[in-house]
Amino acid sequence: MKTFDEALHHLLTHVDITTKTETVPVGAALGRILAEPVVSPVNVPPHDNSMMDGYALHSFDLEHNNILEVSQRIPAGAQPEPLKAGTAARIFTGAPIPEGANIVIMQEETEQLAENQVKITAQKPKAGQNIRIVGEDIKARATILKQGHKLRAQDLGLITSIGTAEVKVYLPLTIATFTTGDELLEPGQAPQPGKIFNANRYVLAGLIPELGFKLLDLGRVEDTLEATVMAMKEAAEIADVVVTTGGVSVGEEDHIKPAIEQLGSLDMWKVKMKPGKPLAYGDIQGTPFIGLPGNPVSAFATFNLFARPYLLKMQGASAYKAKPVWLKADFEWTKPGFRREFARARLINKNQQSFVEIYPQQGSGVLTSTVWADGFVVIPEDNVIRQGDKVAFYPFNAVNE
Ligand SMILES: Nc1nc2c(c(=O)[nH]1)N[C@H]1C(S)=C(S)[C@@H](COP(=O)(O)OP(=O)(O)OC[C@H]3O[C@@H](n4cnc5c(N)ncnc54)[C@H](O)[C@@H]3O)O[C@H]1N2
Ligand code: MOO
Repeated sequence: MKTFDEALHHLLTHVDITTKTETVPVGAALGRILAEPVVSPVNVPPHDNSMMDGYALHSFDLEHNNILEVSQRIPAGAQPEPLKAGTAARIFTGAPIPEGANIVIMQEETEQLAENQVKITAQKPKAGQNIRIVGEDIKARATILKQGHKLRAQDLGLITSIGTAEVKVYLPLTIATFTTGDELLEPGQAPQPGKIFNANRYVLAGLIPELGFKLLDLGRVEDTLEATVMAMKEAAEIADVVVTTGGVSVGEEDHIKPAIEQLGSLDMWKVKMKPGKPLAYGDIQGTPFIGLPGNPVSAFATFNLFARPYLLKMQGASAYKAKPVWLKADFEWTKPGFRREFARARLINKNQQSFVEIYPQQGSGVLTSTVWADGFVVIPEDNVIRQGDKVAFYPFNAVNE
């Protein structure tokens, strides 16, 4: 049996990062992964400018006199004249500092005596005060975002602040999915003896687009070798990766293994983790394949813990491993297990401290646990947990590292 770390390491060292890219307008790039760094052609801000509405002047002049002539008016967007010596310029937030000025006095520390005359009442004016310096945020030729960065709202703002209109990003991976099992009914069908509803199909149909990938859902495939081989072939032709649930165990109704062996190659493991023991990884005529177990909680957990980092890395993302948060346990785990346990858990706050609590039923068929929870807490192999022990919590929507 492979340990969790060995299995994850194996997957992550076998990823071929996509090379397919496209150029899109910044406004359409939210959630996309940069395929090249973004380098600034300009300084931001492009010129020294005022942080306040007030008066720009030279601090030297204040040493002699605190009543100054107002020699020009500089709104934001204007191009100022050099400042006439011994005078002040009326200036507004964001407007360029005129040549010859080295300080801005905010309006509240002045008194307008006449239309063109101002008295400075500021107590301790200091040269440089209230001025934003050219390039203070971004210097020309600086790399502002690295290749592999996933674009968030604030990133789009930063790219726009350098005047760049388009970015080169990776094309979203296409993931084909299907679920196996003759016992599966689609929602809306009448319940039948011995049958259950196909929950995994809709879990995958949510997880995949949520991460920014394109989903090709091939639905349910009947439990025969022929049907499984046909579905595999079709999936591999139309997609970058194939992800399935079910059929990875050892029974003779499990056709994933023989199907892949006919079409490509297969690594099939028992992973020392709970839920999610059986996991299949291989290729179908060169297209990567990940076979998740059929138990709904196991499928959800193995997608999050294995498929997600694998797919994010393949998509070109530099952050693909989930980052844990270390919190105190608000539960006891008294029976050590030999498999690493990923218990469905959620964060709670008590007296301004964060804790993790776990769902009382941790069975791999109890999908309610995944809805109640907002992450996994790790129970290391052969360990017990006492109330207040520090535990690693992986939020379902974890920030990656
Ligand atoms: N002899 C052994 N039997 C099993 C082992 C083992 O080591 N030796 N491992 C168990 C573990 S752990 C798991 S997990 C499952 C994985 O089995 P499969 O991937 O082959 O999955 P199935 O047998 O098809 O289904 C398992 C379970 O999940 C239900 N299921 C399947 N697909 C769906 C779906 N789309 N939506 C909702 N529920 C689904 C299915 O009805 C079964 O109850 O194997 C154990 N057995
Ligand atoms: O690994 Mo199974 O996922 O324990 O139910």
